[in-house]
Parts: sequence; structure tokens; C-alpha cells
Amino acid sequence: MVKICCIGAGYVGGPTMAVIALKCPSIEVAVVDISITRINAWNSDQLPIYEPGLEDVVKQCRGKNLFFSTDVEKHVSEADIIFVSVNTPTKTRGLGAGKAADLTYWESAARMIADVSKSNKIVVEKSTVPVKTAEAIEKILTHNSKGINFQILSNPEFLAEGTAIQDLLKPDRVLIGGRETPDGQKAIQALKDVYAHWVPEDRILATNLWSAELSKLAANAFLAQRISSVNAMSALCEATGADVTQVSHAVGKDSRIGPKFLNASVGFGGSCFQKDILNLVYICECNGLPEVANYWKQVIKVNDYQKNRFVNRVVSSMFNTVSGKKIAVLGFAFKKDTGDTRETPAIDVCKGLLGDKARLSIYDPQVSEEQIQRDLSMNKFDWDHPLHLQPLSPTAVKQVSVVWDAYEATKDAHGVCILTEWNEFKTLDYQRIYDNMRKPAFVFDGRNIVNAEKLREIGFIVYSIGKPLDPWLEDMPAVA
Ligand SMILES: NC(=O)C1=CN([C@@H]2O[C@H](COP(=O)(O)OP(=O)(O)OC[C@H]3O[C@@H](n4cnc5c(N)ncnc54)[C@H](O)[C@@H]3O)[C@@H](O)[C@H]2O)C=CC1
Ligand SMILES: O=C(O)[C@H]1O[C@H](OP(=O)(O)OP(=O)(O)OC[C@H]2O[C@@H](n3ccc(=O)[nH]c3=O)[C@H](O)[C@@H]2O)[C@H](O)[C@@H](O)[C@@H]1O
Repeated sequence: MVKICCIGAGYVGGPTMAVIALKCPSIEVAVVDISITRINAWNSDQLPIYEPGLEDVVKQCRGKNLFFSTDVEKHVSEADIIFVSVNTPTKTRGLGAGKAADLTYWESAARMIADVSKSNKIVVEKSTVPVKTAEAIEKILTHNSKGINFQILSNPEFLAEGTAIQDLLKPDRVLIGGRETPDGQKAIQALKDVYAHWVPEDRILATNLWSAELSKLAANAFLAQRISSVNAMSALCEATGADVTQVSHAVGKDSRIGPKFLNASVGFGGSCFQKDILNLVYICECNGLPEVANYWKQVIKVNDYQKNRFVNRVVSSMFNTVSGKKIAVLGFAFKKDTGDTRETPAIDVCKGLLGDKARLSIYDPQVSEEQIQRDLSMNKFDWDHPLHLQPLSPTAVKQVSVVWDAYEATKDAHGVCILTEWNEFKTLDYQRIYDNMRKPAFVFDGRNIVNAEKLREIGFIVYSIGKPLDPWLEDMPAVA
């Protein structure tokens, strides 16, 4: 029986290995992590991450050919194929701080693999890493190899949170990079054989190591760039009376452009887009390509601009001050169908509103109060001005309450900000919400999910990203 071990039981390691176990009953899969809490949760009825369909897959395989364990060394030493799916966040101090990927966790995993291995292994980079990481890993492993043969493969993951199971079951492609030596090609084939259990052969792409590593960063940069492009257009739409939904639709009908990923929003979030673009920027700078670095940096700058623009719009619409006013925030996760708040635009928007002394009442169906308070009290690393941003003052944090119902959040509020596109926000009883709010009652739709015309008929003043302005807002000062 082939044995797989995955180091890192997070958003990628957990779902990816659960699907491998489901589709490959002949393979034993162990997912290991240093976090006891995470592993306990994976072994319980309350999984550590919320992901539609995940619970069902885990329940089918757990205890049969899928195991979650903190005994990292045992499972690593027994495995034939080791996936490394540890976190690779942006460095916050030292060389490359604010841009480069922090490979501390990766390096410590690699050293541990070298220490405990007694047989030949295929080591698979699942984490997103800078180009040429495989070379560094190879050096760590071979310098400590005691005669063991290690083959390094790059097999980046393209799943998106909220649709992870579907993405894993029907991937657009599986990418495997490896050495162009006979041993490297054999390793690629061994990993291909795993995916071939359910992925059509023409969707499994084999490349060299560096192409696979760079393709992952490139894919995220291209995706984020589409959102910044459409968000930049949304500002122009508001200034000209065009409607960004119509523009996206018309542009996306061109088969060379395509319709997906063109939804204007309050800004993209999530643990990877910003981190991976910063990483790309750093690699470009290190390779003497400042023009290329600046090109990609702009994608993040437009995203920051979009979040600021939203906050400015809220404040300027409400007579240029939100001081002491209650603002309901609907949605805190970085997108719907996940409880993940990493780099969510809600953090920046809430901090902006708190900076103007608003009182916030936040509701998200999947994010706990503890998580929201933690996110809002954390200091954000500003990659342009590392020393400029201070953590929120304790008084500002006290201006935040977290509630478990959209009606409770909006009661007596002066305004509502929709920051995550949860389906339930589309079908709320907005008449009831309006009746219980202060007047004039504002809705700022950061996801374009409500029917603005219907809400206006109720009496709301509605701002939708990139849409012709509410006549009421046209008279308000312009937003930079
Ligand atoms: N979250 C996502 O949707 C996607 C993430 N990625 C990439 O996958 C990688 C992992 O991301 P996530 O799963 O979101 O991270 P995560 O933070 O949810 O999970 C990483 C896990 O690794 C564990 N870990 C760290 N060092 C360890 C060690 N030495 N031994 C054992 N366990 C260790 C941590 O305790 C943690 O549970 C990152 O490189 C990320 O860029 C790629 C595609 C999608
Ligand atoms: O490397 C990663 O971590 C992953 O990053 C993204 O996945 P994810 O961040 O989970 O979610 P997305 O659906 O890409 O959404 C990212 C952000 O963009 C926003 N978005 C997305 C699409 C859109 O049209 N408009 C828009 O504002 C979302 O609301 C969200 O805040 C990529 O889609 C995955 O392919 C990749 O594997």
C-alpha cells in the first residue's frame, strides 16, 4: 500500500488529503500537524475549517484510509510521498520584510524530514513558495540524506476556499513540476498515478520545477489583476454613470477575456492574493526587474485604493462624519462560504470606520466574536510604510460589538455595510430592517448583491460599487 503523509492540516492540507483518500482507497493518507488543537478538531465532529462538502468527505474516509495525527515524525518516516502544506506567510521582519515569503515553517519541515527518513521519499511542495525553493529544499535534504534518495516535486494547489471540494474533485488542471532527470521523471509519474485515480490525464500537466513554482504565483497574480482591473473600472463607472456590471458583462463576452472573476467588490481578500503578489514583486526586484515589480505592485495598490474609496464613500455620504453613529457590518469573512478572515477587506473597512469614530455592530454567519476582535486589534503590516500603522486604541476596539443576527446588527443603525456576499444577505427582510433603523437609512453594498431599486422604493439611500449614483448621493462631495 502506498503511504502518503501531508505536513500541515490547514485549509489546503486537510481538504486536499481528504479528497485523495476518497478517490484512492488503496492509498493510506496521514495528515499531520504540530497544532494539537487543529488535529483534535479534525478528529472530532467540529472540523477546524468550514468548507461546503468537506465534512461528508472526511466522514467517509476518516479511520479507514485517512488519519489525522500529531505524531509527525512517525508518519513522515513511514511515508513514500510527503506533501508539505505548511503556511508560507509574508515575512514581517528582517531581509525582505513585508514582501518575501517566510519559509521558516517550510525549512523546519524539510529538516525534520531529513532527520527522520530511513527510506527513499518523494517530497512534494504543496505550499505556495518562491521560485527556486525546491533547490533550497533539495540542498537541505541531500546534505542530510545519509544515502537516502529524495526527489522534490512542485505540485501547487489551485483550490479556492468555499469551493475547495468541487475544485479538488474537478480541477481545471493538476500541475506537477520535477527534475528533468530519469529519477525526477519517475517521481512525476508516481504523483501522476495518484491523481490519475480521478483526474483525466490531459488535465495533469508536467513541467520543470521552476515553471510549476512560478505558474502558481502567476495564476494568483493574473486572478487578482482581473479584480483590480474591474475595481478600477468601478471607480470610473461611478464618475461617469456607466454600470460596472454591464461593463463586465460586455467585456467578458469576448471569448479571449471570458466572463469569470470580473465582479467588482470592496476589494479582494484572502490569505494568498496579496501575499503571493508581494512575493512575486520581491522576486522581480531580486532579479533586477524593477519595472516588472512595479507593474504587479499596482494590483495591490488599486486594491487598497478600493477599500479606502469605500470607507470614504460611507463617511462622505453620511454628512462627512460617522462619529458616534452605529454602522451595521454584514459579513466579515473574505468571501462567502468560508469562516476565513485572513486579509479580509472587512478588517480595513472596519478600521477605517473606527478611525472616524463609528460604532460597529458586526454579524457574520461563520466568524466568531473572538476572531473578529483579534483581527481588529492586530497591527497591519504596511509594506510601503512599515512603521506608520499603529494598532487600534483600546477605546476603538470597545466601539465594536459582534452579534449573531443581521436584524440585531442593523437595529437602530444609521447605515449598513455589506462586506461579504453571503446568500442570506440577499433575502433579508429589508423592510423590517428599514423600519428599525435611524433615518435617513443608508445601505453601502460592497458586493453588489442587493436589488438597489427595491431598497430605494423602501426608502433606503443605496450605494452600490460601480453603479450610477443614488440621486441623493450625487449632491454629496466627490470621493477621491
Ligand atoms: N488557503 C488556500 O486557499 C490556499 C493556500 N495555498 C498555500 O498553501 C499553503 C498552506 O496554506 P493554508 O492551508 O491556508 O495554511 P494554514 O495556516 O491553514 O495551515 C498550515 C498548517 O501547517 C502547520 N504547520 C506549520 N509548520 C509545521 C511543521 N513544521 N510541522 C507540522 N505542521 C506544521 C500549521 O500548524 C498549520 O495548521 C500556503 O503556502 C498557501 O499559500 C495554496 C492554495 C490555496
Ligand atoms: O492560492 C490561493 O490561496 C488561492 O487563491 C484564490 O482563492 P481564494 O483566495 O480562496 O478565493 P477567491 O475566490 O479567489 O477570492 C479571493 C478574493 O477575491 C474576491 N473576488 C473574487 C472574484 C471576483 O470577481 N471579485 C472579487 O472581488 C473574493 O471576494 C475574495 O475576497 C484563487 O482563486 C485560488 O485559485 C488559489 O488557489
